[in-house]
Amino acid sequence: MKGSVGIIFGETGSHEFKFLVSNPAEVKRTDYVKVWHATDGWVLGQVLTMTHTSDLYGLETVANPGNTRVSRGNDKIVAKATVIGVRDDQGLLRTPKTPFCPGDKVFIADEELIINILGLSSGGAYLGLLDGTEIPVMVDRNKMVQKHCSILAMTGSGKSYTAAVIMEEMLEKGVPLLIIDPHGEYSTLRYANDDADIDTLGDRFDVDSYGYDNITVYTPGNLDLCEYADKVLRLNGKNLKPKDIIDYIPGDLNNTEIGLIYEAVNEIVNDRKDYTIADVMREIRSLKSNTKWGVVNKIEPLATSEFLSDRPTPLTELFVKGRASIIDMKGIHPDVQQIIVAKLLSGLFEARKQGLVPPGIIVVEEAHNFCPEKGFLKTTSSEVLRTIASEGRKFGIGLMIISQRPAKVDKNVLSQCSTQIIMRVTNPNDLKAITKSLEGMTSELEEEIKRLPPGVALIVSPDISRPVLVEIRVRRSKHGGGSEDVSPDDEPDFEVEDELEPEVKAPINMRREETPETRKGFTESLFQKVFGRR
Ligand SMILES: Nc1ncnc2c1ncn2[C@@H]1O[C@H](COP(=O)(O)OP(=O)(O)OP(=O)(O)O)[C@@H](O)[C@H]1O
Repeated sequence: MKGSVGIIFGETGSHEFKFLVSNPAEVKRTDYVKVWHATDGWVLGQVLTMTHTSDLYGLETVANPGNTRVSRGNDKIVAKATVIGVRDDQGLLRTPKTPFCPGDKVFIADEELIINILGLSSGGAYLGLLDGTEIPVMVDRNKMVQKHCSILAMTGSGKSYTAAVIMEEMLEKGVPLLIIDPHGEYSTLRYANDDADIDTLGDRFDVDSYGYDNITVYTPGNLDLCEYADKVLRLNGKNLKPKDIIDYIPGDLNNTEIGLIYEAVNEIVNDRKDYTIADVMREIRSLKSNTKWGVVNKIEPLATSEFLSDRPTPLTELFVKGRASIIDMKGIHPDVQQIIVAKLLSGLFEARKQGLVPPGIIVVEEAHNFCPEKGFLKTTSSEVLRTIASEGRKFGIGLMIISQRPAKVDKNVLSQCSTQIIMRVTNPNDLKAITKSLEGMTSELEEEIKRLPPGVALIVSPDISRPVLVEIRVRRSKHGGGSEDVSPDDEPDFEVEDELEPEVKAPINMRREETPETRKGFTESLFQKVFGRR
């Protein structure tokens, strides 16, 4: 065992202690330390803060006024550590009942003690290395499926990179994945990581680089618009009930309009068994009502699109053991994305309940757009996500919720995620939303979250006794996210408003022209562009 790195002093408790650092080169913030306790043996702690002080003794004012020099002889480095605890005879983690003694020596903790006390397992999904150590951090795949997982962080901090690391780990074990991919970031799972530093990082994390061939990319648009998609995604458009038709129409309908849809469908089913949405539109046109044209206008994009089809993509094709299906929403209007997510996930959840598809994980990127907190957006996909969050575990459907705006994600959904992966967050509202739902959160950890470098995450998992900082491992496959450089020639001809929330900033070119009227027109024209005939 190496020599001690400090000595406990001052008021000590059994939850926290301070120590005077004797060897500053060997200890730093977040390091795991150990102290011998008379009755409990080696107890694990973690350095929370380190302060460098001087009592100004020897302050000397030289001839030049205002020019002072501090004597270095009285410098002290003091560390504050939290007590993580010790395992008792039953293997339970607990903290000593009596405080440490001033004068006790503090040592850097050895790997074995850290692994034992934190309860780090040697099998499962490999996420990375415990920060500042060479200890691999693994989490149980089954728990991730059964108890959901969230990845929350501000933009550019490594959310989609970390999400892809988890997807790789799931693919290794054949767990079915359905990935809602609003920005088309995940199709690169097919290609091997060819980053310049892959050899060095690969050695460090013990990871080989390769791509996955069990990936299918679907576009709900058409193959001309998404050139790297393998297939089109189609939802059932045959014999839709009035409620389904209403759900598919973006925006609100008034009671008269809703009544016309019910009336038209009732007329049709009196005559025939099978009908399409185009039949419903024709029937509405023939009704004797002055208000029918408003509904016709709203239903027309649906009726003329290929998005609803009498040959829908089978759910059994989308959720298959050993495969990932990526629903690439690039270029699809947000309203339409929400409708697709709502319909797809409710169908999938029903199929799972009936045992038609295996257990697996649904990944929802930009979750604040699909299950927003009350008071933000109104979306059609909120209800099904809330249902899967609360009931999914009974049926083996797990959610991976990814968002850059935790404060804007439905708390009912977030609170169901037992594995929480938090990367850098600075927005006070987002920090509050995260820290409120975390057990074992301290003000020091909150400060830590604000300063996390890209690629380092705070992980809270039912598998691990305390929140841990993890350096996320390098990817096996190629990363498809990240920001693109804008050369001076490509600079946009509008000013980016720095104070805007990220998701408001993103579609700024849309927002400039947007009014309630233009938004409606925009939705419809986009709807037509995306789902119109090829
Ligand atoms: N664990 C990691 N190892 C190596 N590089 C990483 C890691 N995590 C993130 N990065 C790098 O940081 C950059 C940003 O990561 P990423 O694209 O995942 O951010 P993000 O939080 O998803 O951002 P956005 O919200 O803009 O999509 C990436 O280009 C990637 O190269």
